[in-house]
Amino acid sequence: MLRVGINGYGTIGKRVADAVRKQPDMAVQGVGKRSPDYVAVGADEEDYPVYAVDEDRADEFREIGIDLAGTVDDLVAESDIVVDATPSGIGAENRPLYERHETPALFQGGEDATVAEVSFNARVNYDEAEDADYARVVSCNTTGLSRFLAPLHEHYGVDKTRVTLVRRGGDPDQTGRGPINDTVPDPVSIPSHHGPDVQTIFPELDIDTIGLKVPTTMMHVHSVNVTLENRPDDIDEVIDLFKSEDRILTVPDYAGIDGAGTLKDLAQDAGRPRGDIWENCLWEESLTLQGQDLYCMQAIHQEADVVPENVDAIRALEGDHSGPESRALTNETLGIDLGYLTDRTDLTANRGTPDESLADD
Ligand SMILES: NC(=O)C1=CN([C@@H]2O[C@H](COP(=O)(O)OP(=O)(O)OC[C@H]3O[C@@H](n4cnc5c(N)ncnc54)[C@H](OP(=O)(O)O)[C@@H]3O)[C@@H](O)[C@H]2O)C=CC1
Ligand SMILES: O=C(OP(=O)(O)O)[C@H](O)COP(=O)(O)O
Repeated sequence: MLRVGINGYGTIGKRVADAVRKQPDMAVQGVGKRSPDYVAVGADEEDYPVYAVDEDRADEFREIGIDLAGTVDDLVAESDIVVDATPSGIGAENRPLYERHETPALFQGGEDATVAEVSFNARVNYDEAEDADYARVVSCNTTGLSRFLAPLHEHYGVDKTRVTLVRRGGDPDQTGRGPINDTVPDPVSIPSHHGPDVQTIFPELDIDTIGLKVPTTMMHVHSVNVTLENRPDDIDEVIDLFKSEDRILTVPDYAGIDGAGTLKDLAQDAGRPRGDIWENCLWEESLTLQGQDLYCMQAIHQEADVVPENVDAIRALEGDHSGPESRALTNETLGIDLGYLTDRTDLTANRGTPDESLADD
């Protein structure tokens, strides 16, 4: 049983802890936390041993009933692998701590790619992380774009990719972020940092990305255009291809799911923990083929899509499972497949020829 330390029990860390606990081959050794707040109490209520960043704050934790299991240094020493889910940039500062204990570690997408030997996506380059000591699980947007591009790259070849990312201003618990009432080019310069980050997964990919931020906390939405090297026979072939992907939910026309709000409502109705959506959500109706150009829109739940990726990355570093084996085990243990939504649709329904779908507009 792999002992997994989670250093940084926040938006990502607490979700990764819950996902690790569901795995048959790993257990949470403990979680690292800086502040004795409601989230720390939550960890204690979940029976996760709490380790403090700063041992001088032990009394503050004790005052809210949390007897610390030790310091983060102790957590690293006692773990077989650490998932660093600290704020952007702190992971790189922590790497010497992991090196000192010779404890393999995962970092998150807010770190610069140089923090680890490999930037990781379970669908694309699992093998590259096998037996590595350090890996960076790329951020939510890069995870979502990597999963989307992988089957297109494999089946048709990708000549050029252009993405506009309409990103959430911050997470629900990040009360200090915005914008509150604006649509902000962010960054105003082009390309945004997302293209180069996707190239840490697909080094040869020609991709341009544009980023904006808007007043929502729920999900990011991508508007994607991919020029394919080889033209699919029709758009249903492409839909079938995405349906065969384990972490892409193709949202059918009939479902009445018209945005992030209804997606989150679906996840909550389905009983997903925290209403989390681990998959890319790709609107089938947006999938459009014009010649060799494919267009579509997909939603990415930033708080959740990297969670199964972290679980798979743990297995990749351990080296005992293949990528498909790990992904299947992770998907099964996280559970609550939303695929029932798409299984009800009849793909033979008349969708018109691909070019007609644009000509009618
Ligand atoms: N939030 C998101 O949408 C996504 C975030 N990521 C990436 O994941 C990483 C974590 O982000 P997120 O979960 O949002 O961050 P949060 O701010 O939600 O959580 C950070 C956690 O780290 C703790 N912490 C702070 N400083 C230290 C330290 N020096 N040592 C140990 N723990 C520390 C915090 O404790 P305390 O709260 O007590 O200060 C908190 O528990 C970042 O790299 C981010 O870019 C990736 C995909 C999506
Ligand atoms: O990991 C994240 O960073 P953030 O919480 O600092 O925005 C985002 O979900 C990724 O967003 P970005 O990479 O588009 O800035």
